[in-house]
Amino acid sequence: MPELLKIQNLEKSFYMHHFDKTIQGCSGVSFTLNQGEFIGITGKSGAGKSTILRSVYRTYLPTAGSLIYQSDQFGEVDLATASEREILAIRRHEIGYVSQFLKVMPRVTAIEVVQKALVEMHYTREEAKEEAKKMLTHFQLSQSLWDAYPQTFSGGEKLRLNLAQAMVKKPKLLLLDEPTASLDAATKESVKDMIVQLKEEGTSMLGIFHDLEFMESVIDQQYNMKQGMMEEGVEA
Ligand SMILES: Nc1ncnc2c1ncn2[C@@H]1O[C@H](COP(=O)(O)OP(=O)(O)OP(=O)(O)O)[C@@H](O)[C@H]1O
Repeated sequence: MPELLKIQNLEKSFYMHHFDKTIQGCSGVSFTLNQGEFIGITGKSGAGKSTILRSVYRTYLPTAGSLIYQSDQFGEVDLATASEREILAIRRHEIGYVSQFLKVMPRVTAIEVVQKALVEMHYTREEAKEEAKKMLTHFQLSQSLWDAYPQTFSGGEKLRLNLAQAMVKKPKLLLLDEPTASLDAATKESVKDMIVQLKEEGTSMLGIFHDLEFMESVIDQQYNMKQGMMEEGVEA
């Protein structure tokens, strides 16, 4: 399988001015994600798992190392040094990110959140609305909430909306930071179905899960983080 993302010696540290100390997020992290593959990252709280995902999405600017990504738009790109313009275009069309926290915009309804994601992918407004309805139905978001503002949604509802908005784009690379936290068994199944479907369509994924049983049912490879360092990978 062709390589999609090759991470070499990724390091991210945080300099805390107010107490003149550096906190290590992760260091010496190296691994390769192939096209259509799903890698799960495990490790204790604070081990550096989210730091890796945020560095790939460039929410965090890596301190050292390279993240060589094969972009449809730009060819081979190092996400650590790519321009802001490249990163924004890659986020818009190629890399999706799901966390438990929904970035909500004022006066944008739940269905518009998903619709907007598709309009960015050049769907017409009408097509986008139809696809958005299908996705919200898949993730069992009650129809009574479609025209509501997500600010007041519960944790699980926000997460399902986040999943819908990221997955509806069928991104090339999907970053999943605890995508099943606060979901019941039935909704977890719908997340699993969508993961399987996207994988079949060629999406590669990097994911963090507290539910190890769920994780092991969907991943191809697993890496464990310990105090900011990556341990040897084990085949899933
Ligand atoms: N923005 C930040 N500023 C300062 N320190 C940070 C920042 N983000 C992460 N860290 C630190 O980096 C280390 C790794 O954090 P990270 O969030 O990657 O851990 P994690 O393995 O995802 O933990 P959890 O499972 O609890 O979410 C922690 O010590 C954390 O305090």
